[in-house]
Amino acid sequence: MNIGIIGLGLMGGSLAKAVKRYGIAEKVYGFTNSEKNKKDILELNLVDEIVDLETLKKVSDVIILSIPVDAIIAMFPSFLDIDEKTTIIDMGSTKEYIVKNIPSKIRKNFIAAHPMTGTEKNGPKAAIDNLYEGKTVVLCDLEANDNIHVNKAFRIFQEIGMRIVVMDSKEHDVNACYISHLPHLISFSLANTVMSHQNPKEIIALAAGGFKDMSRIAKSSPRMWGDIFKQNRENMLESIKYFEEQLNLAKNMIKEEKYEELEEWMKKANSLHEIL
Ligand SMILES: NC(=O)c1ccc[n+]([C@@H]2O[C@H](COP(=O)([O-])OP(=O)(O)OC[C@H]3O[C@@H](n4cnc5c(N)ncnc54)[C@H](O)[C@@H]3O)[C@@H](O)[C@H]2O)c1
Ligand SMILES: O=C(O)C(=O)C[C@]1(C(=O)O)C=C[C@H](O)C=C1
Repeated sequence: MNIGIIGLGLMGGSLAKAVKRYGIAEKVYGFTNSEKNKKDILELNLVDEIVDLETLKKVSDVIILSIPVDAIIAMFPSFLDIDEKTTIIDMGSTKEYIVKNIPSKIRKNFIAAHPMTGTEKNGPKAAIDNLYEGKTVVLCDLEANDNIHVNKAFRIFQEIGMRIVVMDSKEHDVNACYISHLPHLISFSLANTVMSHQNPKEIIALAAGGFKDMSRIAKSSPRMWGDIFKQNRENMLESIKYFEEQLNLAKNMIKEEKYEELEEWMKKANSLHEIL
């Protein structure tokens, strides 16, 4: 099959590498909206050919959307004339708002997917080998899809070594909020807490593993994460409320010098790693 990838940054570029390595695609076509990235994509040899959108739509059996989640929605009108055998797969980090907005004309073709893997880097140069192997991909609301499209998506994700989990998009967004979206917001907050200090350089000079682990994802793309926080707004607000409650609990235990209670609270947190 021919695979067309729209957006060849970290996720799309790494997928291009994977489908080539496993011989899944006869040809991999790419489309990008960035002239600057075109040069990098060609130099890195990520795709066989960079084409315009109309050509990509005609030559691809499967079209993968690996662009920010608002850009996915903005592209919907471009796919209204797609062949009924062409499968479209989005890789966005949010699912409910995307699924709700898929035009009915392409609903059967459109597979809502979220690969649970990534890094804090972005752009074509961030594309890496083995990003997907051994990782999980969530496929949402498949009851609305035709089997030929579900089968193609299963084939691609399985052949690049992924474990498939099928889930309702609403449930996906709640879970993704707690394990990915809230942690990113906390990391951005921690980074800004230090950067707002009088002398951040003096503090950061002492940074060891703890700070580096907690702040790695604060390097992530503001463009990508702004869209995610917007599309998952309700779940974000609820999870921030629960996180604030935990911060306040800890603050009060320290303020009131309830150190035994604080230790019990941390023991409960330790138990997370028994199930992670
Ligand atoms: N980064 C992660 O860890 C991660 C993990 C899972 C899913 N995702 C999702 O994957 C998608 C892509 O993320 P990424 O990390 O690869 O971002 P990225 O910034 O590395 O790559 C996105 C690329 O898309 C291009 N682009 C943007 N709008 C476009 C358009 N309208 N047409 C064509 N090209 C366009 C940009 O030039 C950019 O190179 C996002 O929806 C994100 O939510 C990201
Ligand atoms: O490991 C990382 O750096 C990531 O941010 C990957 C990560 C996450 O775990 O939060 C980021 C966004 C997703 O949509 C899925 C995975």
